[in-house]
Amino acid sequence: MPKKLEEVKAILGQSIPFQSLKLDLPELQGEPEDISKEKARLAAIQVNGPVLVEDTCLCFNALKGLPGPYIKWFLQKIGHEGLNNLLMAYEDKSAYALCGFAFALGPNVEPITFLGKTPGKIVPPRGPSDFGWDPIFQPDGYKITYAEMPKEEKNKISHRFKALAMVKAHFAEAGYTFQIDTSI
Ligand SMILES: O=c1nc[nH]c2c1ncn2[C@H]1C[C@H](O)[C@@H](COP(=O)(O)OP(=O)(O)OP(=O)(O)O)O1
Ligand SMILES: [Mg+2]
Repeated sequence: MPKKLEEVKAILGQSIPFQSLKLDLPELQGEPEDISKEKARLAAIQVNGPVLVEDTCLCFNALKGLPGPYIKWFLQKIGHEGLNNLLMAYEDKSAYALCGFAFALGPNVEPITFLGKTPGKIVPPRGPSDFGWDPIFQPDGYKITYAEMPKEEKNKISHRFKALAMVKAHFAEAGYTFQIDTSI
């Protein structure tokens, strides 16, 4: 997902050097935090080293958190209109965007998770549709959707921003030092 990586880069800046890898991992089911953890565990086995993985959920309160981690498939199959229709029977259109990062130091180390949550509501699509469900998510306190916001604005309040703030704080606190391998 290049759009996701773009945001991660914009938010992290130079604070944590990382390399993005394309791994083939199973689409797991369950609670968002458990999915992130398991994803990190499997990724760490594949790369045999430290990994930071990310998973994004869009959770509808009327549907007890669904589509949640399955949003990718829902979006693909039924689109923005279908997602709005899912809530037709409910007065409650509230939702939250949830971003889970999980960091595993290596294959046999328990991953730690960082969850960022931004509350909002589901609305008929407005704004550019170049990134997922951005056009139908209107964060609380705003009259515009994620898609209608300038990128810098979204990156100041987003689920991803909040999760990455925790990731950064963790790395700063743990006093990790990085060596940037310029040979790659
Ligand atoms: O800030 C966002 N604003 C709008 N849409 C977003 C955002 N972040 C992810 N998305 C979309 C991409 C995908 O349709 C779904 C869940 O993402 P997600 O399960 O992490 O899918 P993915 O294909 O990026 O990665 P992966 O295959 O590693 O699970 O929500
Ligand atoms: Mg996923």
